[in-house]
Amino acid sequence: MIVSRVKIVATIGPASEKTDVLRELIKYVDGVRINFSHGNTEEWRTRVMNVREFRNDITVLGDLRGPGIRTGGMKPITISTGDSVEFRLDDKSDGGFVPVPNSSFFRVITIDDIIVMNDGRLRLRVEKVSGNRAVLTALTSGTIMQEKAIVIKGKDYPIPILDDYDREALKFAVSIGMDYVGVSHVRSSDDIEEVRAELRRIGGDWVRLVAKIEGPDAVRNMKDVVCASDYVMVARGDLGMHFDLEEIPRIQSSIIKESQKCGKPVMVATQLLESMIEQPVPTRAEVVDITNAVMEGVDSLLLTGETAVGKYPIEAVQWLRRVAGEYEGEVRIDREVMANLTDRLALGIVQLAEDIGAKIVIYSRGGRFVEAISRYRPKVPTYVGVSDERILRRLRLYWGVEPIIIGDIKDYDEGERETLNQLIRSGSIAKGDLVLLTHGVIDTYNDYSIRILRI
Ligand SMILES: Nc1ncnc2c1ncn2[C@@H]1O[C@H](COP(=O)(O)OP(=O)(O)O)[C@@H](O)[C@H]1O
Ligand SMILES: C=C(OP(=O)(O)O)C(=O)O
Ligand SMILES: [K+]
Ligand SMILES: [Mg+2]
Repeated sequence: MIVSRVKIVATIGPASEKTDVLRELIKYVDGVRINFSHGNTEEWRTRVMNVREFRNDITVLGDLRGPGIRTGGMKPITISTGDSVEFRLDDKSDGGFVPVPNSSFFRVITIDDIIVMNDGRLRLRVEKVSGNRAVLTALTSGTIMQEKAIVIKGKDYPIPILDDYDREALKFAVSIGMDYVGVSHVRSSDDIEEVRAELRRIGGDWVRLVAKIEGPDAVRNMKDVVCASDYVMVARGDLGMHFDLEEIPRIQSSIIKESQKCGKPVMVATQLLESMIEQPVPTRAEVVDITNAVMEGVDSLLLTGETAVGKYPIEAVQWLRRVAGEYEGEVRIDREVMANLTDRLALGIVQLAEDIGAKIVIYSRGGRFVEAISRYRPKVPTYVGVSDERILRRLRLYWGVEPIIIGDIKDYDEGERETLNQLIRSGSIAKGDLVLLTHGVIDTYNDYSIRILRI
């Protein structure tokens, strides 16, 4: 397993689900993403079972389709600038019009709205709306394909955060033990709470939520949405359709800063290595884009189309790991001193370990203290012993955290010792190393110890 402090997540799709590709690809990632916008339960199950067969310690993120609207079943329609195109409420079309399977599209659009499709390459203007039909003028040339997102620039659809399809996907995610669920097109903290409530209702309250910041409402309510979530995603695919491209760098930076201020891990997604869908080597611009995200201190990076349908899925994850590994040691974030004791102790431990050059070894039952340590981006290796596979897979997506399973131990001091012994046996901790050993929990444990050992 190739490690780096910045964590790597890859979307599994037609290009990467074949077992020989999958077996190689997951050597280079910390997590995989199953995109519920495409495919069906059988395909999703097969992918997760195959991943778990090769590595059962890998984090699995299930990405909900959510309140976005996509074209229905249709053969590709190629249009040229100036063409008039009809959109109609229907599940499918034989070619004469674009089928839109959701009536709220026709309720929300108004004359002169700009419709954006194909990841932003295609734009149309609304000319006429009557009932469940609309006539649009093409502002660019391009091809309209099936199951592709239809974005009304600057507008979120006022439809429920979960529809029946999403509820089924959530049930599947819980049944197969996914660790994170991506909440697509989230608009507010209420949306996050609604998904949490649904997870509680179906017995999946351990599942953590990734708020996908990808639309105008989420950007407007950024602080609330970020602080209500467990993990944050800068979802540049839809962001780049709602906003002008030149706004993306500013929005990305503010989402990352807001996440770090609220102590939430954050990932950047989409088009990180877009050219590698066709080419085996990235562009200079893509390498610099990845470096910028790493230097801004993101916890993880997500590949979407590159590994879902690209021609070079393995090379894509290798390049991502290589570039992230090159710069992650130089990340600089402002280490705000937080209010509560747990965070202040975590900051003290990171500074002490860095001052004396000690590796940090933590035994953690719930993972809470590790999250606090990770947010300060420690410059020394940080190992965590945990008793629960779920906690391990959850922590694997945090910056710099290297989790190991140490069996079901209740006593903290014993847990610390067992973690250290395992790390010595595996060679992660070597003779002569300075180690800062702690179990960290203060709120539910009345004593608190730090031990410095010379191995
Ligand atoms: N599991 C899949 N099955 C078929 N096509 C897929 C799958 N995953 C992704 N794709 C294709 O790759 C494109 C980019 O992947 P991704 O960004 O994950 O999807 P989207 O942006 O549509 O949610 C998708 O628009 C779709 O055309
Ligand atoms: C990751 C994203 O969401 P999806 O691919 O599910 O639309 C995105 O929009 O960047
Ligand atoms: K999705
Ligand atoms: Mg999106």
